[in-house]
Amino acid sequence: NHREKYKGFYKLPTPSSSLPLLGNAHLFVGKNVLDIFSELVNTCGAPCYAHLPGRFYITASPEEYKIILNHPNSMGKSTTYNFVGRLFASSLLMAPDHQWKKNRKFLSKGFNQMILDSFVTVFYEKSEYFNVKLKNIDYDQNDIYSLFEKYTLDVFCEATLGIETKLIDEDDCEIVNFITKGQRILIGRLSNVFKHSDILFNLTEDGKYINESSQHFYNFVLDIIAKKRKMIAEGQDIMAQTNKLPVLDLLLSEKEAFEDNYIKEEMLLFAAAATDTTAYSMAYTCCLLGMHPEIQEKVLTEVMDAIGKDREITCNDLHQLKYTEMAISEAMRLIPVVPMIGRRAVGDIDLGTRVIPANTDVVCLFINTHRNEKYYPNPKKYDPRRFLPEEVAKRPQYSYLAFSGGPRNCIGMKYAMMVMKTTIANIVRNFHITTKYKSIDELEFESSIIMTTKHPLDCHFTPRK
Ligand code: HEM
Repeated sequence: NHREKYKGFYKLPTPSSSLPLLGNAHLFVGKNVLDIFSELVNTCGAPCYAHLPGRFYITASPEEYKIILNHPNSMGKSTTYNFVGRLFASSLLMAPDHQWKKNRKFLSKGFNQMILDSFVTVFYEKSEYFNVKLKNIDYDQNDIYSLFEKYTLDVFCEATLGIETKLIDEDDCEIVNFITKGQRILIGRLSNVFKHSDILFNLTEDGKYINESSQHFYNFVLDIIAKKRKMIAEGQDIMAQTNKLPVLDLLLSEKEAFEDNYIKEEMLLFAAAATDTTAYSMAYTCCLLGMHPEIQEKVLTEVMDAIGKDREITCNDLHQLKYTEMAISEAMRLIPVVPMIGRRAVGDIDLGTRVIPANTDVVCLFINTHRNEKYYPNPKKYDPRRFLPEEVAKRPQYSYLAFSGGPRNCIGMKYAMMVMKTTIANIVRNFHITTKYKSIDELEFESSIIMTTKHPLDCHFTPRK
């Protein structure tokens, strides 16, 4: 019976070279995560399975995503997240199901449309300062990614923690370095069995760096919490002077108090989840607009018609920027900064065609779906018209997953889109963007968690007359 039930699963292609205990893991030593799963799919096709050494099922099918991302047996994260998860064990990313449901419901209040709309002034003011930085940028000294990261983290600190920072003015920003380098180190443990044990890892230079830097971030948040708690204890209403409600204030104002240790982990997750993702998506959008001057011109026309050259960008304006949003979504299709996610099947998952056995890690390879000819003809072409409502309606529901899907999708999806629209609109009306690349084939990607390039990103911003 058992064999019959999983027959469809074990008939799937899998790498032929397998060793006792290690399974297929020896084939991927030292490779980055994106390369591991891309190579597997290039040799075996999708869906397929492999032992790394635990059992992994890899899929790129929208129909299967729809089942997996909504199935109660696969709400938990893949075992591969455990290395990263040690920094935010009780946060939304890693919390067990019952705790996740409660906290997600509560935190979602911080992302309702009214609260998000109240942050557009922050997004706009920060983007104005970002433009000043772009005007004076020294391309030999500045890395485009890092500039966007520092900017995004400044926006995050004000909108989510409720404090004003000017990290963008720092040459060497410790927190940004930690967020970028930290994820590389932690997920890199996956392809080095000697770093799997926490005890051994903590003895390495990488382990020490992670412990020290996370402590530095925690202290930064604990300090803000202490100040705000003091104000509350003194009877001050921390939200009195403003209609804005940063997520941190929401957590501190809750009657059923959240502990500082939980809050610091949740805020580290939010900072990590909000920074590189939004920053890189904007950098790639700018780069693609540089490669396609005709599309950049259309974005410019839309921005000038809706807002003009100098006026402040408001939340009402953002609703008008339909083509700009399509240009961003299309950039995120072509270069999804989160190219894949992993879930853990704690029980069987019946896909109709086959059953994924319990205790399998499930990898959803979004990037392959986004670049599949079947859903996106001429997939390497950057064409925002793919996101016209009538075009979207022609595709299967789960064929675009830049923010993942189902109940455990990205909580910051709307926030991120509003930051990106404000920033891109304000850049395009002030600068002419150029790049040396002619197509994305000239970019060489790699991914630990976030998709980046193996080289600095070439993107130039020339002030418009
Ligand atoms: C362009 C920007 C962004 C992209 C592409 C993105 C993408 C994603 C994806 C794909 C996931 C699912 C991860 C998984 O299942 O393993 C996710 C989860 C998450 N994102 Fe984002 N994200 C972005 C911005 C943000 C922002 C701005 C925030 C917060 C302000 C945020 C907070 C989170 C959190 C807390 C989760 C975990 C949700 C949960 O498990 O309930 N993200 N994001």
